[in-house]
Amino acid sequence: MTTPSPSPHLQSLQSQKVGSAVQGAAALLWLPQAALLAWAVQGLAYGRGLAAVWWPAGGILVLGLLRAACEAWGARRVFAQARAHLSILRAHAAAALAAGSPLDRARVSSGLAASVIAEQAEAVVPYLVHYQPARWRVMVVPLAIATVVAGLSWVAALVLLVAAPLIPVFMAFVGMSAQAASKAQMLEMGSMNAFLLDRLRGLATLRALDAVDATAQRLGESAQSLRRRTMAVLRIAFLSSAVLELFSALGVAMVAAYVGFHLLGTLAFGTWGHRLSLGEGLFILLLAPAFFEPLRDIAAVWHDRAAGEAALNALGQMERHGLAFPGGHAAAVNAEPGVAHAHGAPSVTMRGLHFAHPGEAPLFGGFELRIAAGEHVALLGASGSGKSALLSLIAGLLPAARGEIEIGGVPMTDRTATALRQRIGWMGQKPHVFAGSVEANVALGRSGVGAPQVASAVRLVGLEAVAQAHPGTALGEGGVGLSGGEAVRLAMARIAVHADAVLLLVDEPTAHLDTETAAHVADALLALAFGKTLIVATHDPVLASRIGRVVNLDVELLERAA
Ligand SMILES: Nc1ncnc2c1ncn2[C@@H]1O[C@H](COP(=O)(O)OP(=O)(O)OP(=O)(O)O)[C@@H](O)[C@H]1O
Repeated sequence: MTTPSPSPHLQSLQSQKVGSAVQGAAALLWLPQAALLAWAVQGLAYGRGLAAVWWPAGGILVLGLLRAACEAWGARRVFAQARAHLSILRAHAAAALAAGSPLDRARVSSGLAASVIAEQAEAVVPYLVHYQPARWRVMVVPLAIATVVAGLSWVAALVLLVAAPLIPVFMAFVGMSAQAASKAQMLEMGSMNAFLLDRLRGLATLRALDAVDATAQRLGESAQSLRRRTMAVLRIAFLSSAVLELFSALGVAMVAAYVGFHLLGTLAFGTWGHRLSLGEGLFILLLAPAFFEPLRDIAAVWHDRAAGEAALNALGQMERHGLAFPGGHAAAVNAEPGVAHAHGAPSVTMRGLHFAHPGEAPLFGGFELRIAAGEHVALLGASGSGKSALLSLIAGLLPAARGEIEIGGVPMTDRTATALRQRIGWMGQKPHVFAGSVEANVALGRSGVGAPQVASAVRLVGLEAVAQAHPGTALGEGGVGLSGGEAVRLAMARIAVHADAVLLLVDEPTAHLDTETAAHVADALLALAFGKTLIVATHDPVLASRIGRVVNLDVELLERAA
């Protein structure tokens, strides 16, 4: 995965500003339109007939078209840039997730990550599309209108300016609780998704152990809590709009009352010494609602702002998690391309290796092991002695605290890990089978792996007799449709198609298999490992007896401790 450079990120924000500014400028066109309208009405009132209307009507029409064009152009541009910006944010979050060790226990749960990146992130678009242009308008339009109105009547301008600040003050007050409410709503949505995904994956266990009702009840409670939080967000959204409507209606009414009484001669002050004409009074009246309109717009999109900022926060959180592992950052990819071109089975050397899972007791404290090129080694040891951890360290899927791991004489570092991993075939203890066909599961979309390679790998591991392995047959999620032994053989076929894999790291390939199937799997593994370096973690004495060298981790670790 490539990390997008910051320049498109900045570019999209820049274009966003241009689009918002054009929309803001379009709103200002109401000033000349209102002036023309007031002029036309004054002309009619003073008996100039239809002749007084044609020119202003034409002007209003032209300005109206210009305004619509500016708004449409600005809106299109802002929308396109918002979507581009969202893609960049998603790519950053996904890259950050990919940079964390896949074996990190504290990794963000898949459900939460999917909810934030796929669903919650969408709230960024309305935020950028509606809130940002509204923010521009609110900064420019009321000030421009107040200045123009002040030129005609300082009293009318004063009324507008007194009513206006009450609105941002109140909005800031509402905004704090709106953001907190949106954040709580998104958290609830994320944790409900995470819970749902996890339980759906374990449905067979829940069903078999009669725990479906309890899970459904917990899900129901979670849905109720989400409903309450959504209602809280909506309540705040409605409250903020209602308050704004009230203030702006009061402001417009006061301006209208003043202008009306001024034209009648009752309130003769506030106009720099001259009486307002009918046209001027009407002009002020037409501008008063437009003064409050951007403020009302911003209230309408206040909820978008709260939801958008909460989504940005949630996306930011994705970037903060993760136990870094060698070469996990996209920037490290192929930093040392020469490593990838090395050929032949590599040696593996571990020197002074220290490792502990975060927050746990050390598993290795100065571990040493040398494996010759092409050697086959069985790792034995009690359950929990760290066999899987050692394989993951060699594969560079976990970071060593100290010490060195060398593969074919190349130390595993951030710069070399990606290239070294290309020479490794890794099969974990619980291979994940994706929903889809066996072919797709074996090929995993890797380049250079076509149908012929998959077919010969399937034959090598003895899966060709399995009906589900036939072309066009789909497996369910998590490998539903395959037996445990078949799933292990499928995982082995993934290594078999990996032509460059010259170091095979295999974790308990024969666990839970009957003697006959275990013998088949062992045959396939040894055939696959011919001419390659092989390290197998196992509890199976039969398999261990077929491997050239046995390393007992318990003994090794005890000797080092002594
Ligand atoms: N991702 C993880 N995060 C934290 N601790 C872990 C993690 N995986 C395993 N552990 C712990 O690390 C220790 C070593 O686990 P590991 O799986 O390497 O042992 P193992 O020798 O392969 O065991 P087994 O033979 O049962 O497969 C165990 O105590 C285990 O609880």
